Amino acid sequence: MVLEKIKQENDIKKLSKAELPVLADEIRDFLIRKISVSGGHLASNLGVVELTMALHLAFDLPKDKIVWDVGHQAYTHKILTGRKAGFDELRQYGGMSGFPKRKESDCDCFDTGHSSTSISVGLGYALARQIKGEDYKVVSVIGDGALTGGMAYEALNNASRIRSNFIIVLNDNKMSISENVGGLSKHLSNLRTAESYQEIKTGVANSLSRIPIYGENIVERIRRTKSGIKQLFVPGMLFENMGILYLGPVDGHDTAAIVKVLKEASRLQGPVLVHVITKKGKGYLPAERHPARFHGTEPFDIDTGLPVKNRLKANYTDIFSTVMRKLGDRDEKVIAITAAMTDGTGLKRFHNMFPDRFFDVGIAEEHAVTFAAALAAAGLKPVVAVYSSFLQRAYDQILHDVCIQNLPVVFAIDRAGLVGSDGETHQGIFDLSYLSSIPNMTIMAPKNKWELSDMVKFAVDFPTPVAIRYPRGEAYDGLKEFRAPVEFGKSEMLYEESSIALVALGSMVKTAEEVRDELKQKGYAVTLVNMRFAKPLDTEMLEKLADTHKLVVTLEENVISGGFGEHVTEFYSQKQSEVQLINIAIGDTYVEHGNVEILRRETGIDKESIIERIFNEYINIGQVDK
Ligand SMILES: Cc1ncc(C[n+]2csc(CCOP(=O)(O)OP(=O)(O)O)c2C)c(N)n1
Ligand SMILES: CC(=O)[C@@H](O)[C@H](O)COP(=O)(O)O
Ligand SMILES: [Mg+2]
Repeated sequence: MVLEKIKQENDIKKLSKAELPVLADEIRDFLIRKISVSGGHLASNLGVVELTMALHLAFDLPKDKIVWDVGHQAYTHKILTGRKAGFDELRQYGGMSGFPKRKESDCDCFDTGHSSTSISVGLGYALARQIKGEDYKVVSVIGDGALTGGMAYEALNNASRIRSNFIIVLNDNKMSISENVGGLSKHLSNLRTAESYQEIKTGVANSLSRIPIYGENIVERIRRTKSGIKQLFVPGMLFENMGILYLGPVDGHDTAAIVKVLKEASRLQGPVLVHVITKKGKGYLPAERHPARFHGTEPFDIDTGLPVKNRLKANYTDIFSTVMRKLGDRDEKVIAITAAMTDGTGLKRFHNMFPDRFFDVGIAEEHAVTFAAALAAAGLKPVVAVYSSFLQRAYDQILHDVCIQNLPVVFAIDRAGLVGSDGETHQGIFDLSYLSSIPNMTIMAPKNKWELSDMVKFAVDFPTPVAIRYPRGEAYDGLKEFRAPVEFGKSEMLYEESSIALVALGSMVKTAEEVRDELKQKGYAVTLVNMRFAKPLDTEMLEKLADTHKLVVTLEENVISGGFGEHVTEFYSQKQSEVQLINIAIGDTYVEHGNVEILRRETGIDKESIIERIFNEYINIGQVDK
């Protein structure tokens, strides 16, 4: 096996020319086998095997810096830098991350996970090199999807100032997670289809050049004109006009061709963009046919491409999807917006049924929010469906464009709480904190699937900004006997007793129910309140609980800082209440990748840890009795 010869970075350079295509096949085979068991980002990785090999052949790691955008496509890079064994524990707790991590290898020069950062990072490295008088190459590898993100343009705008070599590789596979969208995508498509056309261009240029004396001059003058005719000679004019030299398009599955152009690019001064065309899912038919499904996949059967586990229960995304379809039908003012996560947020059905009222804006969370604000100002009912961690990007837009004007935008925040295998960058554990601090924002979290549906219906008719947060995965279908109508700022009493009051938000109601069951078995009288609203707090309920209980326990799947529990604590402190309090929340930290059950235990928000705290901090020292 050629792959066996790869033990560490730069080993690929020792291979013969004939061994390179064999290596590419073996890497693909390895990725398919491993990811079919572990799950992970398959299609993007299959698409960049030759591109990654070429980067490793053309550059010298770890001296040279390869900056991956998002980083979900860095599996071959991990293999070529001696981390093949890590795939046995890919994305598992304590195992290898699915993204580049500086602490994992000195060949990973920057941590990633969120999109469109690579050009800024590359530019930072390249300018640091210039300032420090050092000598290494910097290459940012960005996908066409990531190039729809605003940060990429901010960086491109600045890239033109660099005088030394800086290479941007644009990995263009026409796909974001789903089909790529927008004007830039169209522009890239023109560049791609310009290939045969390119031959005409070269032909025209060559013929003109041959005209004695004047020929070269004419070609040069056309090159410098600002008119459309220039496009005949300079296909990447958009980039060229920004001062970034364009090379390409290059076949992204021809290793030798890519190495050649990368070497050429690395001899130039200033910023250079190399346009590489690849196929997402390359080499595995199911992934080539369904690249979106294999973008991030659960374990699957290699022969059929079908998931190994059949999902029997609906997840929260499915529930949101259904209610959005119903609302879309019922009310023509309802608009759905996603930032490149149509499938992930469950908006595919809405898209199919109401294409004119559906907007995939690309990886552009900031734009999505301001765009929604304007739709709301114009009298429509926009619903921005977005993952909790990606919405972090749009903090200012939520504050500045939505909440100051108190506009009725609905934020459907999926993946709120621990998401698992994607790790630190994707855990949705900050939204309660960053949203609670914004005046005019209302924040809700459902206890189960029916409540999510009720909350979405409530939210689309609510006159001011409102966020609903719900977790990744299976929707809780317990507690169905409790379905009090959703009322602004009001919690729901589930079981009313005395002694200990569990005050839980969203996903933690289920955990609180389990905690209560166990405490009751031990003879304690336990109240359980489904808080529903993280903001505004149901202060009437909180006051009542303080009057009638010895201990109040708040439970949330969010960091402690600025979260729901801290606001409850603040309320009691202002009231000078003497009630005893425990805040169950995630500590002031980042949570790595791993199975969600393990992560809940590690962060102390699982049933056992909560009971242990209640006993250790109160019951065992006589502060709470039966
Ligand atoms: C800020 C942000 N929003 C959304 C995502 C989710 N996401 C991850 S990869 C991806 C598509 C990236 O497309 P592209 O860069 O073309 O890479 P490809 O998968 O096609 O190789 C998206 C939307 C993210 N990681 N970060
Ligand atoms: C890399 C990335 O940001 C996405 O692909 C993300 O991994 C999707 O997560 P879900 O699997 O929760 O949709
Ligand atoms: Mg792409």
